[in-house]
Amino acid sequence: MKRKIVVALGGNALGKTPKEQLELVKNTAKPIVDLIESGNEVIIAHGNGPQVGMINLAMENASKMEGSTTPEMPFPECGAMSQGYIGYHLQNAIREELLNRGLNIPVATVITQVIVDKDDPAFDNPTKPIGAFYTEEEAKKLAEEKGYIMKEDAGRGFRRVVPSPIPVDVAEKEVVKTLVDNGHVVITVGGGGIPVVKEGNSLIGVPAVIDKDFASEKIAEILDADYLIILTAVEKVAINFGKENEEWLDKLTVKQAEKYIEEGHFAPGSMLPKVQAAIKFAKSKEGRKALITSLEKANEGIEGKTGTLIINE
Ligand SMILES: Nc1ncnc2c1ncn2[C@@H]1O[C@H](COP(=O)(O)OP(=O)(O)O)[C@@H](O)[C@H]1O
Ligand SMILES: NC(=O)OP(=O)(O)O
Repeated sequence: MKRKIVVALGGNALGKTPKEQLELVKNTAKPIVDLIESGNEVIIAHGNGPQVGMINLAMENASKMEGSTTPEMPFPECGAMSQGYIGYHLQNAIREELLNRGLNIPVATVITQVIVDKDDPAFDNPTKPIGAFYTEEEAKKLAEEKGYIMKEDAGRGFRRVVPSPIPVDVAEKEVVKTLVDNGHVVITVGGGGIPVVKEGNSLIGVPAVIDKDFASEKIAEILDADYLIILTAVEKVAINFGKENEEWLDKLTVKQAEKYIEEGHFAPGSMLPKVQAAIKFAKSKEGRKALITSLEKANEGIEGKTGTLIINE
């Protein structure tokens, strides 16, 4: 059965350095091409937290070196750079994997802007972790030296946080639709999209990082997708995650998922946005389904053999 699937790729699909990313995307391309080979229309979105943080820090450090001629790079431009850098590696890996299987399907990355509300309260409360992980001591030093806001990230260390507004619309949605309708494989809303606000006919970049799970949900609704698949490092969603009574879930109804959110089962900044995006998509139209699973299990997941399926029943 031909399905339209938006696939959201997590950090484990990309790695932390250009060399690592170039290697990792070869593996990432395989399950994506499996889905295409099975006859599905696939649209790809991905995160950029580590990458946008790395680019921004590097540009800032370079601009502050004595005698530097490197300009300061505004944050939205760093987001655009991260889309290009990740899209470049991903589209080549997918293209090559398709060709290796005798499939001559065009692949393209669309530099995508996502419209946000300039009055979104998220601008006053930075929550989105970006860049590398630091110890508490290193984090304090960075906060003092650079004025960064540093927060603990789901038990994994300290990271810089930036505002993360909710996606309202996708500026390039007609371009993406046209490419998808013509059978092209499209990489879009990379890093949640470059956040922009509308001012008359202008789109103005704002310093923020949109959550890619929410941006993927938005483009999935816009494209009238059947499935939103969020690929991360775990095969299933758990309740009591990491505890003795941990329980991995095959299926979640929207009602159950909302109850588990209230009970605090999903860590903010990691599993919580995925479950929230899955709920929103499942609720958006009858028959729409969301699946959270690991990269390696994507194809088995879509066949109903694994992963956590989120449905509205
Ligand atoms: N309830 C939960 N069930 C499963 N994983 C959870 C849960 N709460 C937190 N996690 C953690 O969240 C991680 C996914 O979040 P994250 O690494 O931020 O995602 P991404 O793949 O988008 O980079 C999982 O690998 C797991 O370690
Ligand atoms: N933009 C975004 O959500 O990135 P990560 O998935 O890397 O956090």
